[in-house]
Amino acid sequence: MTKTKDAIYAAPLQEMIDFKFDERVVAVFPDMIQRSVPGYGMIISNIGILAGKYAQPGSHCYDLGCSLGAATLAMRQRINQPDCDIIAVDNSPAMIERGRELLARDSGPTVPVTMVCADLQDVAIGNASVVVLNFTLQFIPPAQRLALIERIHAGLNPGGILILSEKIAFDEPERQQFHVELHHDFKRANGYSDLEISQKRSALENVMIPETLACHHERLKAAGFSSSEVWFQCFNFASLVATK
Ligand SMILES: Nc1ncnc2c1ncn2[C@@H]1O[C@H](C[S@+](CC[C@H]([NH3+])C(=O)[O-])CC(=O)[O-])[C@@H](O)[C@H]1O
Ligand SMILES: O=C(O)C(=O)Cc1ccccc1
Repeated sequence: MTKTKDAIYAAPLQEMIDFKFDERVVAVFPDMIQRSVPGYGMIISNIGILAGKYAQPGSHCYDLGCSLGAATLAMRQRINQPDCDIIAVDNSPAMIERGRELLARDSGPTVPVTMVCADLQDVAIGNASVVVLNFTLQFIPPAQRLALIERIHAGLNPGGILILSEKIAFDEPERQQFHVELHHDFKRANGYSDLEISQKRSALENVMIPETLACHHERLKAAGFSSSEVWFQCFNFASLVATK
């Protein structure tokens, strides 16, 4: 599949509008996320590996904030347990519409997938073995995050896991600057201009709120997870696996 190039922030904008997962973003999303998130492809394939290891027979796997379903498709390739299914949720109608087309083209594995257009806060989570929040929690208002993580913990079976990937922040200003500059260098090396980088940064400012790794570990512990481990980090992007 040829990817449509992301040029959403290439021209100067008169007025900065908050970032939204609309049709324009959907049309360029695979290119945008690959050129913007260091290690995205590796994270997706390893979500498949983790799901292959932790999916339990007769349980549900959830992909919350699934976008076009990249993590869902990776899990589907790797899950080899009877009576397992995947519930993929996103509240962007444009994402789900395109995600369903891509899912219909996916051949081979038989793990059933249901793609739901809904606010993940309204979706019941139960009999779960694997729950994925791949760069989604950062878009949930911080005041709602603990209750969501508690609800995920409550819906997981013993031995189940939460895979949590996030852009992260650093308390120390020098460390914050170090990682942000390297992330911007990564974006520049992938063809984004300084204008694109700065306009997108402004558009994301009120919408995407990163937290420190310490904050994530503490919240996971407070929600009842017995352990949380960083299994991937590149610059200010990390992925954790938390075990019930
Ligand atoms: N309350 C909500 N309910 C449901 N969906 C939501 C909500 N808030 C945001 N979203 C959805 O969360 C997704 C975040 S992108 C995830 C990438 C994907 N996981 C991937 O593995 O490619 C991350 C990024 O683009 O940085 C978007 O599709 C939103 O519509
Ligand atoms: O582009 C960025 O700067 C990011 O932090 C990652 C991202 C990727 C895709 C949509 C929104 C944010």
